[in-house]
Amino acid sequence: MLTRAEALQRLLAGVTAVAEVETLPTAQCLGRVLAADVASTLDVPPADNAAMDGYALRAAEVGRELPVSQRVPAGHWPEALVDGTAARVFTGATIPPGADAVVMQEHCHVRTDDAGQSWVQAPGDVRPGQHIRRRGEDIQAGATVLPAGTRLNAAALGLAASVGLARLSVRRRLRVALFSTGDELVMPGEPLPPGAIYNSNRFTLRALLEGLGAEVQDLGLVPDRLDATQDALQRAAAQADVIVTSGGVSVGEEDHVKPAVQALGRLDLWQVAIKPGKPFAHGAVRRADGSEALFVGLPGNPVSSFVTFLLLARPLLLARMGAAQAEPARLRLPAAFAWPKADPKREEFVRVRLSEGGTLALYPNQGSGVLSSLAFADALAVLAPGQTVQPGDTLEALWLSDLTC
Ligand SMILES: Nc1nc2c(c(=O)[nH]1)N[C@H]1C(S)=C(S)[C@@H](COP(=O)(O)OP(=O)(O)OC[C@H]3O[C@@H](n4cnc5c(N)ncnc54)[C@H](O)[C@@H]3O)O[C@H]1N2
Ligand code: MOO
Ligand SMILES: [Mg+2]
Repeated sequence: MLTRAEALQRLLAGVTAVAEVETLPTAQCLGRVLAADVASTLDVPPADNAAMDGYALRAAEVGRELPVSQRVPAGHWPEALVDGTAARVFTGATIPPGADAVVMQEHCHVRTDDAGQSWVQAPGDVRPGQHIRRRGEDIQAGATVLPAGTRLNAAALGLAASVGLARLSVRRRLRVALFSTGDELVMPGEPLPPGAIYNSNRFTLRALLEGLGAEVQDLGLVPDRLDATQDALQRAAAQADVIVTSGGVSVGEEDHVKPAVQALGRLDLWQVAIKPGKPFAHGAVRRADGSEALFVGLPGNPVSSFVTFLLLARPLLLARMGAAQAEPARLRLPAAFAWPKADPKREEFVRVRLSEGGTLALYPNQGSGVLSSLAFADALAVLAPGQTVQPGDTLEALWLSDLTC
């Protein structure tokens, strides 16, 4: 059995990013991967501007009443500040050349004289630069703001828009064919015959794939037969870059996925020393034209398929998407539990949640079929093979919210 690190190295060896690039309106790029660095042609903000509603003035001139010589709303270009005066400014307004500070209106005394002239008196302790947002303090012209390989989230789209980009160059979405295997599976909404269970992997895996920005081609449910499995793999390979399956990768006679992949392509990896998720499989399925679709076979147990997706399939998919690898936060926190029954050979990923006092609480049933453990969990605590845990021991935990986006 390969360790997780060995498996990852093998999974990522030789993976190339989808080549096709398209230019799309920025608003349509959520979840896409940048194909090229995005650089700014301008400073952001483009000019010094007020961070508060108030008065722009020279810090050295406070302490006496100053006449208000101009009014500058946001979006209007100011005149230079006349010596010995203040400018009325609003948040976002350009600072008049010559002013070096903004005083919040709440801190000013303001009056209007009989001639209609406004006067402002600011407190004595005005610091030069206060409440001024400097030109270029966020981004300087020429700077790379987003490197190629960035997955565009809300913040990244906002950043691209802030440097004026209406369109972005992104890779085409990765096409991922997904199917579940198992004669026992029925879809939610259908009656549950004796011996059957509901197909939950179809939902978790589809959601995880969509969260990664993949275009999911859901081939549904495939019965536990070699011919049906081969047929589904061939259909999947014809239309997708990567095939993700769940179930049928273990050693039982009803597990047909591995022999089907071997017949239609090659199996590069099977079994990783992790718990849950040992029977994870990886390889490729040949298409009619001789090219290949990558294959990822996740174990059927619902927690096993979820965890192997995050630990092993996700890095592979990111590489094929052309995206930078995104490691989850690894927090070191004390356990609130004991774990006496370590697996001697496999690295374990136990479902834990941050609880009071910053300790990690354990979900009591860590079975590979217990989806409630994942719904409970904030993190996967990583236990080395053979590692037992006493309450108070420091554990490394992989943050799930980082892995599921
Ligand atoms: N003799 C051995 N048996 C098993 C071994 C082993 O080493 N020797 N490994 C166990 C481990 S570990 C795992 S994990 C599972 C993986 O099994 P498969 O990938 O072959 O998956 P199935 O047998 O098809 O299903 C396993 C389990 O999961 C349920 N399942 C499957 N698909 C779904 C789905 N879409 N939604 C909900 N639940 C699903 C299925 O009903 C089974 O209970 O093998 C162990 N056995
Ligand atoms: O790998 Mo299996 O996931 O231990 O149940
Ligand atoms: Mg099986």
